[in-house]
Amino acid sequence: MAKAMIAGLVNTHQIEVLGKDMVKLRALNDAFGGKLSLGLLQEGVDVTGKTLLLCVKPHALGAVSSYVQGEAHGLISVLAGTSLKALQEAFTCKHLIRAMPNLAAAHGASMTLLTGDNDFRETSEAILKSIGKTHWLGTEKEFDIAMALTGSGPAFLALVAEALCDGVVREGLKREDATFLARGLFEGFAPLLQANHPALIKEAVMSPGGVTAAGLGALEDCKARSAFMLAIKKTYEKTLK
Ligand SMILES: NC(=O)C1=CN([C@@H]2O[C@H](COP(=O)(O)OP(=O)(O)OC[C@H]3O[C@@H](n4cnc5c(N)ncnc54)[C@H](OP(=O)(O)O)[C@@H]3O)[C@@H](O)[C@H]2O)C=CC1
Ligand SMILES: O=C(O)[C@@H]1CCC=N1
Repeated sequence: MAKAMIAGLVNTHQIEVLGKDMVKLRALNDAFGGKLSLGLLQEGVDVTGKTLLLCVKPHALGAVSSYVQGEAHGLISVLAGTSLKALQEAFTCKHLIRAMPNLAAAHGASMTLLTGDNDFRETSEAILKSIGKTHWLGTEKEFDIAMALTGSGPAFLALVAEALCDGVVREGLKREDATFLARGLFEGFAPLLQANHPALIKEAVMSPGGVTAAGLGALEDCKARSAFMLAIKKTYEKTLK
């Protein structure tokens, strides 16, 4: 996630990357043409007045915060399931934001959620727009719910793509044809979804007594809709744990 953010920001911002391994940091800097400043995350790192993008796994929050000192200007955290309260306890900063990008950030096409300090909304939106679209949510509850859709969504859609491919392979299509076709399907579906409500897309394809109706009937028999709703519920509940 850090790499995606750097890629989006490196040509417009001064970026200092703090990490625990100088060899990895140098390799990262090489990948970005030497445009980064590097620093070791060690005791006494002064972050006074800086805007921090926190991109470690949630369990590393305590370790990272124990190294830094001073009052940061802003902190933008991408840590899943880590509340504003927990961040506030860990860091001293003027403005605090939670952000939830997704894997498409690597292609500048993230759908990123934001919540937190309204006074830092514009700045944080501008930063996160470097990796795609942003959407501000007024409460942390909405943010945690929405995360199941956009943060975990790529994994859910990958399962759909893979399952559809498995289906046609089972009927006799070659795997490479299936994969090529699924990629084209998702590419074409993106603009369709931008222009139409999903229910209308389904209705437009579902001819009376037709082949798609037979397939959709099977999905309903297998409770596919209910399975997705349960997946969202379980993802959200896990976020709160
Ligand atoms: N993957 C996803 O789709 C999404 C992830 N997120 C969130 O992004 C965050 C990062 O995830 P992701 O980028 O996938 O994880 P990665 O494991 O790819 O990256 C984590 C980075 O944190 C570094 N790190 C770990 N521990 C420490 C430490 N104690 N001090 C300094 N640096 C440390 C790691 O360094 P090293 O390699 O040297 O160990 C690594 O560079 C998570 O909190 C996750 O919830 C948010 C949205 C989507
Ligand atoms: O599952 C996770 O923990 C991370 C957060 C959102 C996407 N992946």
